[in-house]
Formats: sequence, C-alpha cells, structure tokens
Amino acid sequence: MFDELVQNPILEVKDLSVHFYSKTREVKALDNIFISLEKGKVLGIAGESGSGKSTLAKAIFRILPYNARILKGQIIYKGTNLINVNENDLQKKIRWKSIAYVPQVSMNSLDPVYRVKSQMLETIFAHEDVSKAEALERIENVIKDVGLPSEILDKFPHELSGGQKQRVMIAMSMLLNPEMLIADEPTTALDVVIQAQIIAMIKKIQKEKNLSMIFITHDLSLLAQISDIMAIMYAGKIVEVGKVEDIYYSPLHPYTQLLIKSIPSIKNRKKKLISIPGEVPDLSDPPQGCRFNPRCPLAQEICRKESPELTRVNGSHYVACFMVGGQ
Ligand SMILES: Nc1ncnc2c1ncn2[C@@H]1O[C@H](COP(=O)(O)OP(=O)(O)OP(=O)(O)O)[C@@H](O)[C@H]1O
Repeated sequence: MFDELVQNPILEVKDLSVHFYSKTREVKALDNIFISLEKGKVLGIAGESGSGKSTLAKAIFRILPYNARILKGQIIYKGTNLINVNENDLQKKIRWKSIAYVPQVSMNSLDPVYRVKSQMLETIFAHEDVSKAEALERIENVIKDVGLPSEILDKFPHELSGGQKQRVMIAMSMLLNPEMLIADEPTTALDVVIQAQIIAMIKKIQKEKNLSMIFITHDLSLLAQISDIMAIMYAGKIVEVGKVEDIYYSPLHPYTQLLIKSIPSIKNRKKKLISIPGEVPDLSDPPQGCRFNPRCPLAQEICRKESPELTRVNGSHYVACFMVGGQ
C-alpha cells in the first residue's frame, strides 16, 4: 500500500477493523485501517479525541479490552501476523522485549508501594535471566538516557514530579532493549515546557537506539516536530498519510486542512484560528459514505454514498477523499 513512502517496514497494519460491543451498541472504532512503519523512523498518528488512535495502539500491542473484537485485517510485525500469535508467545517474545508501549495514563501506572529500582529489577527479571549486577547496570544506563539522576532509583513514585514519573515510564519501556516503541500521548498531562523537554528526550533516544516508533497525539504541531511520516485519523479511518512536509505544510484532505487551521501557532501568533464545524460522529452509527461528509465543506453526493479509499495522489502522499486527486 505505501510502497512509495516506506521501503523497509518493520510493521504493517493491513485492512484492520475493530469493533467494541456492549449490550446495546456496536462501536465501529477502527475501519479498514492501513499503516506502515519504516524501520528506525517515527510514524506520527494524529486525530481528534475518539478517532481511534488508542484503539489502534492497543490492537498492535494486543491488549484490547475484553469487549473488543478484531473483525478482519493483519498486523504484520517483522513478517509475523501478530493477530495469530498466542498470548504466551506474545508475553515471552513480543511485548516489552521487542515492542514496548508507553500508554496514555502511564504516569499513574507505577506501583506506589515499591521504589523505582525494585520495579525496574522486577521488569527485567520477569523477562530475562540475567545477574543482578547486569540488571542494575542496565537500569543505571536507561535512567541516564532519560535524563534523570540515579538517586531517583531509590525513590517511591509519590516522591517524583509528573515529568519525572513519565521519564521513569519511558526508561522502563527501554529496559529490555525493544526495537519498536508505541508512545500514546506520552506528554499530555504535563505542562508545555516539560512536554517539550520530554519530546526532545524521546527523539534523542529514538535516534540513538534507531528505534522504530509510533507516536500518537492529538497535537499536530508537536507531531510534526517528532515524526518522519504522519497519518491523520478521523472517526476510525485513516484519511491522509505522507511525509511531514506534505501533511503539515501541504495537506490535501479537507479534515487535515481544518485540523491544522484549528491549532494555535507559537511562531505565528496572529494566525486566525478556525474551529472545525460540527462534532465527531457517534461511532455506533457513523455517517454513511465518507465519515467526514457531514462536516466537510467540499462534500458532494458521492461522499454521502460511498466511502473513499486511501489512494496515492502524488509522489508519496496518500489521501482518502473523492474531491482530491480525481478518485
Ligand atoms: N472499551 C470500550 N468500549 C466501548 N467503546 C470504546 C472502548 N474504548 C474505546 N471506545 C470507543 O472507541 C472509539 C475510539 O476510541 P479511542 O480511545 O481509540 O480514541 P482516541 O483517538 O484514542 O481518543 P483520545 O484522544 O480521547 O484518547 C471512541 O468512540 C470510544 O468511545
């Protein structure tokens, strides 16, 4: 699908659909999702709240909640379809060792009754048979990598600031030397200065370790700073994919254009902000045709009837819109 954009993929999600079920509703959270992550690069995924970003991250890491069902699709990681891997093998070979995950509320996922060092030792020993001296050396290294002093290791989580906790979570995710990292809104709860520092630190680690990374946020300007390739999600669909310069500076999909116009710019304070009209649809009853059609300034008859496929428009820029690129 993304041959012109990604030459050496470590991960390919193909035609993935995930629904959530309750007694009364079926939420169509992901619909025919295609993404591809180049080895050693950053794929940034953006979209408004409820567009399905976290569901996609959880599907890849195979930690969807019990009421979710993968209806179809493939998640190909280094040649293996993760959907067919059993829980035991996922635990032993994939999760943390190969793919690490820093979830959205991770700042609160440290155990309050153990010091940082004990939690890190436990993580290593749960997966690898190494000596305590070797484990401690590894811990010292990752703590240094995330810019924290080693005294942090003897503290309890409540003794740390929000930014320090998040750095510890990122250090934890690096303990088993993964090849790939999924970071889901890792800085959302932090103030902007700390956010910027943590983003810079993540990018430095990504480069140094040649990590392949999926970075998720609703903040497009932040995403443009950290990503090589960007994918825009809307209501459970990928609507646009391309290099950062194409998506951020020359967006083609009407949704991406509105999303960019709706974010404030630090560089251009006089920029006129536009809010996207209407609301994100209820995914238990998404609009027929293109899911963006009720809010789209360009919508025509076809957009209300048929769902546009992601199509290469020029060079390595992919868009799902009937009004762009002569679909
Ligand atoms: N466990 C669940 N049961 C039912 N519906 C769910 C569940 N988890 C998520 N959803 C629904 O799936 C859709 C996608 O949610 P998701 O959390 O993936 O979006 P998101 O883009 O990550 O949003 P945010 O930025 O707010 O985290 C939403 O309509 C949400 O209400």
